[in-house]
Amino acid sequence: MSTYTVEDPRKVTTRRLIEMKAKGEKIAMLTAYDYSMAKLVDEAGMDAILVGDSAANVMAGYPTTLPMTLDQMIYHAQCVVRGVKRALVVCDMPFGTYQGNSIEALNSAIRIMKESGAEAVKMEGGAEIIESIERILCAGIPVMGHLGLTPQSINKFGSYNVRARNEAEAQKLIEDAKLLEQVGSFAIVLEKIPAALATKVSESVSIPTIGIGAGNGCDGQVLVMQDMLGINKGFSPRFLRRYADLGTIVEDAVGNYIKDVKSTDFPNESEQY
Ligand SMILES: Nc1nc(=O)c2c([nH]1)NC[C@@H]1CN(c3ccc(C(=O)N[C@@H](CCC(=O)O)C(=O)O)cc3)CN21
Ligand SMILES: CC(C)C(=O)C(=O)O
Ligand SMILES: [Mg+2]
Repeated sequence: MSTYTVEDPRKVTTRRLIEMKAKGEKIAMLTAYDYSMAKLVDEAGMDAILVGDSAANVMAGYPTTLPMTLDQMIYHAQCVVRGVKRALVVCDMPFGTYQGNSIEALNSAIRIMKESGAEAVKMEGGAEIIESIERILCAGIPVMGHLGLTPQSINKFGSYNVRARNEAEAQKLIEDAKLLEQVGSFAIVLEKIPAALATKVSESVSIPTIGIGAGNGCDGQVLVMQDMLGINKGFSPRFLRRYADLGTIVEDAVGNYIKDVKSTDFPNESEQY
């Protein structure tokens, strides 16, 4: 699988995403975890693909993102990278691989870059993890921040409710966003915060904000693929728009296959040797 080089104008780079914000061009991002789907998403013209630790939920069936390991994230990122020619591939750093200290964080980020071919990493948090972010950036690894609802901290907060509804938290979030910009992050995911706050953050920094449940004032949007395709049926938060009902399509197709096997309709003359 060949990839466009960074010199190729078709290739989406972290620099290109920053230019898109400057030009007022919205950024489309979607998660992917495997080769086949990543290839389809890339060919559809996606700007950036996130190998999310939401793989824990939609691929592995865990209730939270916490169990995901570095090896598992690297495996998913490898699969995605093989299917992608044009989009920027960003890989989530999983819980426990960067919060301890900045050396551990750097080693985790280097493993992701070296072993998977992803082009950037994403980390949840602001001031608390800024030393780790700076150390990773020093190694030449682009970092995407992630503020607001940070699912790796679900046990601290106890719910997936909207974050930064009060003034103190909103102020801290704006300061974190400015800090992420100042140290050299190339973008920031804003998850489940009031739209007015996300707009204010987006206007306060020159790097793009990518929203999920953060309203229309963000510089781009990200969704989990299985959610927007209707594969992950139980999950329907307010911010989700469903673009297809693949869950029903799969159930119908699989049901028809079962029926045809049982009735001996499949395979027919033209489907055998
Ligand atoms: N499938 C999936 N989609 C996501 O968007 C996603 C993940 N997994 N895993 C990691 C994080 C967690 N995220 C979340 C998790 C919960 C809500 C949320 O609004 N939960 C509602 C219930 C919604 C429902 O189940 O219909 C809540 O009130 O807790 C939002 C984003 C976003 N990310
Ligand atoms: C929801 C997005 C931003 C994410 O972090 C993930 O898919 O893991
Ligand atoms: Mg994530």
